Amino acid sequence: MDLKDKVAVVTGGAQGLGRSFVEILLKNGAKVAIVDMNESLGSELKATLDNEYGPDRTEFYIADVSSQEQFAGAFQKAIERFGCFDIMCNNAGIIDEKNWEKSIAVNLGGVIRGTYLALQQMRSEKDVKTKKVIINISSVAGLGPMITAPVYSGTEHGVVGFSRSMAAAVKAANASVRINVLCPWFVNTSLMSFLNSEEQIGHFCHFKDVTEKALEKHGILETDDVAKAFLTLVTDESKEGEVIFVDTDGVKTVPPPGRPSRE
Ligand SMILES: NC(=O)c1ccc[n+]([C@@H]2O[C@H](COP(=O)([O-])OP(=O)(O)OC[C@H]3O[C@@H](n4cnc5c(N)ncnc54)[C@H](O)[C@@H]3O)[C@@H](O)[C@H]2O)c1
Ligand SMILES: CCCCC/C=C\C=C\[C@H](O)C/C=C\C/C=C\CCCC(=O)O
Repeated sequence: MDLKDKVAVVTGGAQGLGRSFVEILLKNGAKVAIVDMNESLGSELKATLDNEYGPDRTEFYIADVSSQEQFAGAFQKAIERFGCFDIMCNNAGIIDEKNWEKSIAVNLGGVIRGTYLALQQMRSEKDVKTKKVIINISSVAGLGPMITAPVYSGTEHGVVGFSRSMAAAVKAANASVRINVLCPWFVNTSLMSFLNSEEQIGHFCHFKDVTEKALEKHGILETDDVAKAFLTLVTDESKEGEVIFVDTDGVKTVPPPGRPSRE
């Protein structure tokens, strides 16, 4: 997909990984609607991006992705502003093991909601020459266990499972949309402060050293490294349906899990 004047929505785009996704899209000629619940960071970022790219290239919409009313409302405003969408990135996520219902509502609920909102819009557009794309952000904690954060890990597994099934469904339905999942290892963002907060970890705080050792062994990615992998998924249509993971060694495709054989 050529990104010139394509329109994207990025949730959780005010900082961290989402911000880098917004910037790489803008650098490659796209326009971006940033959806985030952090009003001050979102407005600050919009002002910075206006200076660099011009005021017509981005909009910021305040919304909590766990609220149907807020998320759908922001999406509607973005459609009125930009007319149509080519790229949806469901990135907003939190770690909060104590308030686990909230984690499920944001991490899994927000991705499912964003995928349906995007599908409704993308499918209704006529004469689509190039497939539109939905990129759902999960984590390496969505491919295997994370001992300090079982609920987070569960929601991230949910994102992978939901997105694989939905990718197969839209392909089988011959829809003009493709779906991918991006699973990074540890990335240098504010989410990393999780391990310093007993309040957020909850039950398994005493296993903190296991997560810290994994961090020591694997190292930490910068958001721009992950944004490059994101750009490849957005632009390379041959990757339709793929789940990829990114670590400090590079990018790999994750093979689909098999069902146990009956023999
Ligand atoms: N940082 C990592 O090590 C890492 C690794 C793998 C995957 N991820 C995933 O990447 C995504 C982004 O994480 P990050 O590290 O950039 O975090 P971050 O905390 O730096 O940024 C998250 C952004 O999402 C926004 N947000 C949070 N809850 C929201 C909600 N309910 N509605 C709207 N916006 C909301 C925040 O305001 C913030 O701007 C998450 O889904 C996370 O699970 C992060
Ligand atoms: C030492 C600070 C770590 C803080 C971690 C905070 C957020 C990380 C979120 C990522 O999505 C996690 C990514 C990969 C981790 C996956 C598995 C960890 C394996 C070790 C363990 O069980 O903890």
